[in-house]
Amino acid sequence: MVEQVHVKKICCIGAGYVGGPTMTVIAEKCPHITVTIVDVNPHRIAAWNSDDLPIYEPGLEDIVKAHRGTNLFFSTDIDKAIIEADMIFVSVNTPTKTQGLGKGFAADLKYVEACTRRIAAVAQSHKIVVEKSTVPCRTASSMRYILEANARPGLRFDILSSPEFLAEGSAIRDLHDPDRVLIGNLDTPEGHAAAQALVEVYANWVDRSKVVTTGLWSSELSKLAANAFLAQRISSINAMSAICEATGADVDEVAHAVGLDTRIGSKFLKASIGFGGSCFQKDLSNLVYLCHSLHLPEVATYWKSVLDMNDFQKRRFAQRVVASMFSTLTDKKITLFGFAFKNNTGDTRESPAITVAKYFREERANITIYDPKVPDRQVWLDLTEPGVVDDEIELRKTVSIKHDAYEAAEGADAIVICTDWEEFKNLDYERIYKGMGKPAFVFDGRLILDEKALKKIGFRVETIGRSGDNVGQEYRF
Ligand SMILES: NC(=O)c1ccc[n+]([C@@H]2O[C@H](COP(=O)([O-])OP(=O)(O)OC[C@H]3O[C@@H](n4cnc5c(N)ncnc54)[C@H](O)[C@@H]3O)[C@@H](O)[C@H]2O)c1
Ligand SMILES: O=c1ccn([C@@H]2O[C@H](COP(=O)(O)OP(=O)(O)O[C@H]3O[C@H](CO)[C@@H](O)[C@H](O)[C@H]3O)[C@@H](O)[C@H]2O)c(=O)[nH]1
Repeated sequence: MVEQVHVKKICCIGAGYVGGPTMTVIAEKCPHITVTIVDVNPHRIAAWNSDDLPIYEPGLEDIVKAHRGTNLFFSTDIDKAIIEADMIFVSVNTPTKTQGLGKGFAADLKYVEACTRRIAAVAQSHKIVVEKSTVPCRTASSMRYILEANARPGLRFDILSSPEFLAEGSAIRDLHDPDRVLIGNLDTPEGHAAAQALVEVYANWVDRSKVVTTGLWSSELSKLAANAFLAQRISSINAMSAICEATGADVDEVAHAVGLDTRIGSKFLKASIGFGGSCFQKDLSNLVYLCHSLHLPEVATYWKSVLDMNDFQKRRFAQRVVASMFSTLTDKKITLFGFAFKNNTGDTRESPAITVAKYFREERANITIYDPKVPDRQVWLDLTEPGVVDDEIELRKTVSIKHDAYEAAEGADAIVICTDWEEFKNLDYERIYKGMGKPAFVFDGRLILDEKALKKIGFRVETIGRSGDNVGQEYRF
């Protein structure tokens, strides 16, 4: 008979976009549990303990402030938090490897391994270790080996997989009311008991019918599968957007018509300049690598095509901008509205805006960037690449950042909508038009603006998934 653990102390290793919000909500919903979030990065922890949190997420700040210092703590004392906890979440980054075997595709598990070794080194009692990070299938097995080989003899560890499905920008809403919480465990009495302990934590606010338990490997793979399916939908509609532009069909109308089929559904069918974010590119690459490792090249090619379509979309959009502006951007002022990878976040990881900005720089354009949430230092970091433009002073000659949309648009030849921020829909475009060079172009990479109203003002408008002013010119039956 395995004794049931009733969790009283949680430690989360990794105070990032997942660890921070996820643990904050656990602290909010479980006042009887003390939650300590630890990180190796002292600046990040200091920011979590300040009035200026390290990440922007609607609703997060109020909850952090209500619980910080009561049952929610942010600390750099990793060992102490590990020793005291009954349950430890591993929520560290799992980026794509940039060198060595699997470079460009495989997940780099060095941070997961470092945490696992730390847990083994300092734990003095039984621990439930929860994989929160997105990891390749069977990572739990490697963690088990490391723990068993390094921990003091006789100490028991139960490993669970509980991947996180929150999306940035809606993290708090997703955590308060998730579609499901997934918990994978080994099919042993200890594994089931550990899973039950985590089910109990979530049952404080999530309906039990939504807390799904599966085997460990299914849980790990489900996370990669979910992101692959989501990204595939975007690449599918983006592939359609190219056909729409060439034929005169409207991609929003097509998406609406297709999405009304209840078997398909309407969500995640918004055409765009391509998906960004820290997860889709990385997790699909990880899946492609897994397929190759399993000697499944056809399956690998299938999933890789979702990524290829995304690259194609970004390139295609940038080419459309150049072609529409009389095939040259040299010394023209191009204003990017939005730099984050989606609305309601200041995160720029894999943002398509970075890619299009680089294309425009190659065309010798002058670029001005306005984003309501992305810090300036992040933009400079994203646009300076070692070996390409590692000199920020050089970069500043052709790129500038503004903190007001109207100021950013002043004197511009074109506005390029890169992020679907709500505020871009409600700007005074008459005012913007007056201050711009003529012809004044708007390139809507997010299908968020009223194209007809803009055209009435005098803009030349090119929208993703709709044919522009050269409607169907090159297309004949
Ligand atoms: N960002 C998302 O929306 C999201 C959603 C679901 C799942 N995920 C997955 O969750 C994981 C974390 O993602 P994130 O966006 O929060 O990453 P992040 O980079 O924002 O945060 C990770 C944190 O872990 C810390 N860290 C790394 N190694 C450490 C160590 N050995 N000890 C202590 N701290 C350490 C880093 O300093 C960093 O602050 C990834 O696997 C990601 O794929 C992310
Ligand atoms: O119809 C759509 C929906 C999204 N996007 C773009 O796709 C990217 C990703 O958006 P989203 O999925 O909303 O944000 P993420 O925070 O990246 O969340 C994804 O990645 C997370 C990390 O794994 C998962 O937890 C989430 O479930 C999954 O949605 C962004 O650039 C969006 O603009 C589109 O272009 N069209």
